[in-house]
Amino acid sequence: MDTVFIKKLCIDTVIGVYEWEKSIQQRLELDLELQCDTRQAAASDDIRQALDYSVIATEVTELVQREPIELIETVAERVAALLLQNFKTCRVQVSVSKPGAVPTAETVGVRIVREAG
Ligand SMILES: Nc1nc2c(c(=O)[nH]1)N=C([C@H](O)[C@@H](O)CO)CN2
Repeated sequence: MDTVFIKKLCIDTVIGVYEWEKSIQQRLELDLELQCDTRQAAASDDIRQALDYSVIATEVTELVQREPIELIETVAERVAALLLQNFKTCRVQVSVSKPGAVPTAETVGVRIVREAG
């Protein structure tokens, strides 16, 4: 199976468990992988047959910024649900990193895999 992916989609948003996090914006970095069959898009050379990564990036950013969220697990789950609902894919992998959350680590995060049905 083929994959359309987006690496390090940067989203500034209100994210975090603690009170001090609820009045500031922090950066999340998302890696997205959508399993799909790219052959129709390639054969037709037609964006309408493809999973448009520009549209995906916009929809995911809007979803994450819509309201404050506490856990990055919640971000990952909501993004996976959106991708499965709105795009022609049967399996997605969503990684959400929160760089700077642990000063002694380069980054921290979660990675989930979800399938349709
Ligand atoms: N598994 C998780 N652990 C933690 C999260 C989280 O979203 N998932 N969040 C925090 C705080 O918001 C932290 O990022 C503040 O620096 C702590 N642990």
